[in-house]
Parts: sequence; C-alpha cells; structure tokens
Amino acid sequence: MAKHKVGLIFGKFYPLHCGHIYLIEKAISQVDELHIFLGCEASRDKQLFDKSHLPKQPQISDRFSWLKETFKDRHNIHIHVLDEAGIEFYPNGWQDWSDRVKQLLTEHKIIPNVVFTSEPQDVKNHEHYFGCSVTIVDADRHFMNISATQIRENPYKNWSFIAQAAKPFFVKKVAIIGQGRFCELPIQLANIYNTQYVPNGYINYIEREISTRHNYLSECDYIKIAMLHVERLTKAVETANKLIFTSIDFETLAQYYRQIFEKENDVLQALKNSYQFDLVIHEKDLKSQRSQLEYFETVSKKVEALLI
Ligand SMILES: NC(=O)c1ccc[n+]([C@@H]2O[C@H](COP(=O)([O-])OP(=O)(O)OC[C@H]3O[C@@H](n4cnc5c(N)ncnc54)[C@H](O)[C@@H]3O)[C@@H](O)[C@H]2O)c1
Repeated sequence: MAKHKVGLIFGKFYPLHCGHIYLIEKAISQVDELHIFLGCEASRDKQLFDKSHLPKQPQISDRFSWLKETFKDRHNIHIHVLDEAGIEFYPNGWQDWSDRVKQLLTEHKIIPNVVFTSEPQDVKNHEHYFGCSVTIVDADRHFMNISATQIRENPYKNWSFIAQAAKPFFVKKVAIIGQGRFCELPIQLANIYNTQYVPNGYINYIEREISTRHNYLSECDYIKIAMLHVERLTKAVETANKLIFTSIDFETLAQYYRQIFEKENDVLQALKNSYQFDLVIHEKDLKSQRSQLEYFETVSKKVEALLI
C-alpha cells in the first residue's frame, strides 16, 4: 500500500490571499492530509497592523475563519492556531518555535512527511527541526505575484488578490443620507464603483406599510426596519467590490425613533454602536453646494479618499 503522506504549511495569513491559496492547493495535490498552522503572536500582529494601511486589525478569529471558509468541506485540510507567544520572532526563534509546533503535532497525533513553503531560505531549518522533506512552491511568485505585505500596504489596489472569504472584512460602508435627487447619489456611486447599493429598508418599509395597512410606524416597526437593513448590508458585503452604498445608517434611524417616541431604543443604540459605517454624509452638511453636479463631485471625492 502507498504510504499515507502528511504535509504541513505555516503562515500568518495576514491576510489570506490567492498566493497562499495556490500554495495550499498545490500542496494538497501532493499529500493525503494537509495541516495548516496559523501563527499568531499578539505584539508582532499589532506591529504588522500599525505599519499597514488596513482599515482595521484582523483578529485571530478573522484569520482562522478566512481559512476555514476557503477550505470548507475539504475533509483532508486541517487548520490549527499556533500560539507563538513568548518565542523570539522569525528568524531568531527556530528552536523554541519548532518545539511549540512539535507539541501541537504530538497533541493531534500528526506525523509529517513534508513541509510546503515558498521560502527557499527556510528549507534547511525545516529539514533540521522537523526531520522531513521540504517542497518549494513557486519561490519566484510566477503564478501569483503577490505578498501579504503588499496587500497590507495597499489593500484596495491589490483587491483582486485578497481571498474571497476575507474580502467582506475589508469592505467599506458608506451611507449618503438626504432627500430628493440627493437620494440618487448612493445609487450612482454604487454604479461607478461596480458594487452593491443596499436599498433603504426604512423607505421600503414605509411604502409597503402605506399600501397595505396604515401610514405610521410603531416602535416595533423600527426594529424590523433595522433588522432588515442589517440583513441586506451583511448580504451585500459578501459580494461587494471594495465598497457598499446605502442611504441610511443606524445613528440616523435611532434619531428618527428618538424624535417620534421621545426615548431611546436599546436595539437601535446597540446597532448604532456596533455596526460602524466608514463614511456617513448628510445632505444638510453639504448645504454650501448649489447644484447636483457639485454634490456629486464633493461626495465622489470623499468616497475616493476611503480607498487610499
Ligand atoms: N520564530 C521563528 O523563528 C520562526 C521560524 C519559522 C517560522 N516561524 C513562523 O512561521 C510563520 C511563517 O509565516 P510567513 O511569514 O511565511 O507567512 P505568510 O502568511 O506570509 O505565508 C504563508 C506561506 O505562504 C507562502 N506564500 C506567500 N505568498 C505566496 C505566493 N504569492 N505564492 C505562493 N506561496 C506564497 C509563504 O512562503 C509561506 O510559506 C509565522 O507565523 C512565523 O512566526 C517562526
């Protein structure tokens, strides 16, 4: 019987990109079982974020879920979190680091035959510390010419390389709030940026209610509107191209509620605090603009600045 081959891959996946996915797919084509180790070290990870242009810091749970989602239903690809706390940073901590890896290998009864990497300078150390062979995959990055450093430096310029599962984390959310022709701006911008416009649940709800029942909203209706909007935003983010646009945010919805019922609502307050928009533009704040074109140009510039 052919020997059962077990492979290892180490990485920070900060963030997961198509080059990593290529390495993993190439590796699993050569073994029966592949174990991916997601290396995490709080101060190093924070430093990487501080030096980056990422809009927010990916947590271990984000990086883990990108891998999990990308390789879901692949029973022979296993993902492990490798806690690198207290170990000298690469390349100065090979002994301690490999001991930490071996501890995990023992816990999970993993006996590796091969390490896959695209870093030729690590071959000797992998061979020495793990006593197995090393297969180099595309050291020159011919197939997928990208690195996580390049993505951290400019995530929006390198958008097409970010793993599909990781993209929602980086999508910027824009609410452009106003009346009349101002309402068209989020739709126009979604068109220009080739992305999703999320219809305003508030307006849709009012229209539906007026045609069916009555022309006023209850306290409970506001919660339903908010939930509908969360659902729509969440779905839109999954397939968005860098940005999504809508015409209401939760702060404004909570404000409408406060004006009508003269009190706060816990659900709306919680949404206002937890669902952050990256840019909220109110028509009333742009009153110095005179024409639709001026509105268009001012808003466009603010949106463009989000992607730098
Ligand atoms: N403390 C130490 O001394 C020590 C020693 C060895 C390893 N480590 C740890 O191992 C991990 C190594 O992570 P990393 O920095 O290599 O992670 P990474 O996420 O940048 O890369 C993961 C893997 O993908 C490969 N890769 C990247 N871009 C590619 C592309 N375009 N095409 C094909 N393959 C590509 C890399 O070569 C690497 O093998 C870290 O967690 C590090 O701390 C630590």
